[in-house]
Amino acid sequence: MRGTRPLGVVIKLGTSSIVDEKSHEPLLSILTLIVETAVRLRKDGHKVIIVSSGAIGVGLRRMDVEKRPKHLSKLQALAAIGQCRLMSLWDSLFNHLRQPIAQILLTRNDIADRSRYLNAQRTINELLDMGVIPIVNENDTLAVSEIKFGDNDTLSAITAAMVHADLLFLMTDVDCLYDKNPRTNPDAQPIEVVEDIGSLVADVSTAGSSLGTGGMSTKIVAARLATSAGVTTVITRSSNPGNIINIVKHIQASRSPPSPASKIAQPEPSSNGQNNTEALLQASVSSSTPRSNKIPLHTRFLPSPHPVRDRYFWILHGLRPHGTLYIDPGAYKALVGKAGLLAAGVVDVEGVFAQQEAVRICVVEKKRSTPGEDGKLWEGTATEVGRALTNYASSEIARIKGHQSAEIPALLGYMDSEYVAQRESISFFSFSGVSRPATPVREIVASHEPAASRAQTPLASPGEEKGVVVGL
Ligand SMILES: Nc1ncnc2c1ncn2[C@@H]1O[C@H](COP(=O)(O)OP(=O)(O)O)[C@@H](O)[C@H]1O
Ligand SMILES: N[C@@H](CCC(=O)OP(=O)(O)O)C(=O)O
Repeated sequence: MRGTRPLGVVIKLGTSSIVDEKSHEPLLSILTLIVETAVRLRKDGHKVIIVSSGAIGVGLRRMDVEKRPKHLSKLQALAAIGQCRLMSLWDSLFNHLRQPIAQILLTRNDIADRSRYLNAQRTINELLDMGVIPIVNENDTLAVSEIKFGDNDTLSAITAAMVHADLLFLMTDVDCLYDKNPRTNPDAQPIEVVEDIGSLVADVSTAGSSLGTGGMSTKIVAARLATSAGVTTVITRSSNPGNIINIVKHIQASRSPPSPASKIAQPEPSSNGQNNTEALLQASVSSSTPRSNKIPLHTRFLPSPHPVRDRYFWILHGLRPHGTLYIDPGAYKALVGKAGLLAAGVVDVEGVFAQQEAVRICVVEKKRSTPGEDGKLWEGTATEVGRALTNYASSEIARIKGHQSAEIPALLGYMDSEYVAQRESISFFSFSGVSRPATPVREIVASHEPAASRAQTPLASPGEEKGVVVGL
């Protein structure tokens, strides 16, 4: 690998790659090959993180439970039983090759708290610097639906973004993403390179294996998150992990000349909207370079040329929005031009939130001069363009919206800030310095929120609302 720089590589293994779908016995050959591949990558100088599902699957086998239960407490108990066996399996396999590993268990709450997010980032980077392979899973035993990632595809994308990885491998039981589910459609066509997820056409609506949580849809959500942070994302088959080495080499070969030091472990602050020259280079190479026979079938999602990283990524994907601010097109233009959000540009507010909680920012098509029959001050489509942390609570914004900042003291009796949100507390999903064509708000909300895309996953029987976890 002379002339190529080391890469940060995150490898995510779904339950379908860790235990047999029917017997729940561990797939030892796959796990061993993954171990060999990860150690080989380490020897080539790359930094490797594994995101491993399988705690529940291993727990099912340990307790001789045939079917995945539906109730939260049972699933959490099985995860607790399975997680330690899963780690002991990984540890014994890696130990044969003298490779130290570490366990990292995360919940969404850990990510939502800024200092805990930074601590997790620092710990993982420290482990990588020590030559350790961190093995990440969701802390299923503690996570209830409000604080769940819900699926490890999303968790792996957030982990990859957190450490500025170069590559995320979503290893699964099919070769790649197809235009429809290959399990049920023998004529499904592979999709090899995705330059723009926004224009991707593929049917991912059907569920996958009986143990996996999200099928392909959560992998698409994960690819969207990771590529937006500048991480090339690959979907490939886990039963031949040697593919990872070939794909890494292929991607490195497309990346000559070597670029500056590995992005992994960069401290903040970073930017929202910097150019990703590697992405531009890769895009031009990938569309003109056909996959050689040696390169196994896989789907490669190219990274955004304008990656959103660090605090800006965290505002977008680390926090759950508690409400929505509707702003007029003039205010959006000002925000793109780097101004903060003034109350004058806010036409409506929805939801109940406190200061410094995350909200959606939606741009309305047209502001009305007087409220319509629906009581709204706007008409037409509203487009979600980003998220923000606000300086005022929802009840305060409802009183000051549409007013000049100078009027705030009279309206509220105090003024904490002239801005509803500071510019550094606002992050856009895709920011290239110019406004982009509108997409209806419902579409965008659905594609940015993994929970919406899991609607088809058979997780709970009707009538079992209480005590049923979504996506565990
Ligand atoms: N368009 C598609 N292309 C490929 N696979 C698809 C597609 N739509 C649905 N799938 C299903 O997604 C499954 C992989 O998801 P899942 O079972 O959740 O895996 P994992 O446990 O690896 O996360 C495949 O086995 C396949 O049946
Ligand atoms: N955290 C859970 C797995 C959740 C999950 O996303 O599973 P999968 O869809 O198989 O990657 C476990 O360890 O069993």
